Parts: sequence; structure tokens; C-alpha cells
Amino acid sequence: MTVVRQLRAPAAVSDPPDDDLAAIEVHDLRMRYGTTDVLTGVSFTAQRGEVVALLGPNGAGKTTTIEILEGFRIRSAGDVRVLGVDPGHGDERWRSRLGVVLQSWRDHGKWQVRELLAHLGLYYTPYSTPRIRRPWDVDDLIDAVGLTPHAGKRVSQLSGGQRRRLDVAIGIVGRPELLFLDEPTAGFDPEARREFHDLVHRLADIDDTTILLTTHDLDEAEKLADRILILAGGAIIADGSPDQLSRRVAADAEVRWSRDGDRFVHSTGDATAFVRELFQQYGEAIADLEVRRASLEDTYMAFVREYESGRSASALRAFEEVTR
Ligand SMILES: Nc1ncnc2c1ncn2[C@@H]1O[C@H](COP(=O)(O)OP(=O)(O)OP(=O)(O)O)[C@@H](O)[C@H]1O
Repeated sequence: MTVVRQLRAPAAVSDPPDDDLAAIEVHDLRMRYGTTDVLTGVSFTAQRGEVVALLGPNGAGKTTTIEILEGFRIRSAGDVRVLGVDPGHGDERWRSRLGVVLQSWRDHGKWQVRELLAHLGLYYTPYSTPRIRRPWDVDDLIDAVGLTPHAGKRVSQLSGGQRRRLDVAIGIVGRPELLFLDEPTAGFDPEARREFHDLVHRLADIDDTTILLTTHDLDEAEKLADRILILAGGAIIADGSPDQLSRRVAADAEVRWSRDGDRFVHSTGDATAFVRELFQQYGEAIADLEVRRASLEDTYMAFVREYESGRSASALRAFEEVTR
């Protein structure tokens, strides 16, 4: 079954007037399944052109949050605006401005790659605007996701990683203003991952696409995201750039070097001043210099541990002080 539906062409489509609004605004979002509260008060915003990574342990509610923003799930409570619209009441024109890459999408097996993308692209033609020409040219799109050698293959013949690239192509064929990526690189080899990262940077930098992604790969989050949100216990327990978060967790950097064959390590709050002094004192005798801040993985683990030990409120207060 395909997701394509024939639509009546809307009257001339102009660019929406809400460019100054944040792409996503979420205030006190709550979600209850039966008697279980999964989201207990999620609040955050994403500005236009921002790449935001939503991190959190399994079952924290990342997919639930994303599906509410996409309009696929109805929230229990809270205010949500996506491209200025309540997703519970989004119409087809609103939907045409979104791109969605779900965690797994097993469909369309008999279609050929090029044929499928050309067909899905037709859905977006009526929503082309002077600023955003929809859909994406099919051959450019296939090239952008690295599927040119496989353009004539049936979807059922693609490998897992190629299939995932096609999922991404399906998500962006309508040149979305806002793109949701739920664990987009699961199953990618390192080369495919790097190409995908380049594509995300291109979408954000050149096309000014806002991107909200979930991932369990912290290295990926650090490479891609302008901002990281950590979801745990039904709420956002940390919100900031990777650098802001790592400073919150570990104010000190670790400096390592060697001199005359001996290795040294020193923790300092001002690595630049320390290194300057080191060179003044020992000059060319210094070798193998490294300055290391806490990685995002260290930072993430510290936040989640802090949260799990019941100190989330104090962690959040301290974080807000650092980023104020
Ligand atoms: N339709 C549903 N009915 C009942 N409970 C659900 C439903 N969908 C999700 N849940 C529960 O809500 C919680 C959050 O699930 P969700 O898939 O949003 O988490 P997640 O953070 O995306 O997890 P993961 O990292 O494992 O993908 C889980 O405990 C899950 O079992």
C-alpha cells in the first residue's frame, strides 16, 4: 500500500507568512497511555534552520513526542505549535511542509526506486511555492542520498542501509521546511553515515531546513546538532549546545602532554592559559599535546545518572544558571 493520495489542487500557493515564528514550540506537553504517564511536562522550542537532537533512554518517550509533533498521535495535554499550527488540526498544506522519516518503514517492495520517488513527489507538486520548488528533482534527490547506482532496482532488492537511504529520500522528496528523523542512521555503514551527515548539513545550511532527530549515537548527535535535548522521566532534563552541556557537567578540561619521554596529565578550568604557560616554561620539549573536554557521551551519562539518582531538579536549575 502506498501513502499517496490524489488531491484536488489547492488555489495558488504562496509562501506561508509565519517565517518569523519558531519552527516548533512545545509547552507543558503531556501524554498518558492508559494509566501510565509517559510525558509529564515537556517544553522546548526549535528555531528555523536549527538541528535539534532529542536524546534519552529507551522508553523515555522520544518517538511519542515526535509522533505528536507530526500529528500522528493526539496528546493528552499541553500547547504544541509546529510551523505555527496545532498538529492535532494540521491540514494537507501544513503536512506538505513536513518531512518524516520513521523508525522503520517496510513498504513499497515492488516499486523501483526512481519510479517510487517520482510518484511520491507528485503529491507535493500542488504545494510548490515561489521560494520552495516542490518536489525535489528526482535524479538530484537520488544522487543526494547516494542511490544513483540503485535507481532502477526494486525496493525489495535493496540492502538494509540502501533501504534506509530510500526512507530518507522519501522523507525529503517534498523539500520539507521541517524534517523529523527518528533514528535515521540505524543500519548505516560508516561511509553511508558520513554521507548522511553531509546531507543533513546541506539541508540545514543551504535549504534552511529545521531538523528534529532522535538517535542513540551520541557521536552523531554531537556532529549534527546545534542543540541537544535530553528527555528522561517524562520531561526535558537538559537543553543546550553540546559544548554548553559538557561545560555544565565537567567545568575542567584535561590536558595531556609528554616531555623528555615522560607522559603528564593535568585538569584545569582554563586550558588555554595552562597550555600557554606550559610552552613558556618548556617550549619545544613539549610533545603529544592533547586537550580534552567531557565528550557528549560522558555528559549524557552524567545527566541521566544525576536524574536517576533523583537530582534532576537541582541539575536543571544548575544548568539554567550556566546557560543564562
Ligand atoms: N500505543 C502505545 N500504548 C501504550 N504504551 C505505549 C504506546 N506507545 C508507546 N508506549 C510506551 O510509552 C513509552 C515511551 O515509548 P516511546 O516509543 O515514545 O519511547 P522512545 O524514547 O522512543 O524509546 P526507544 O528509544 O526505545 O525508541 C514506552 O514505555 C512505551 O512502551
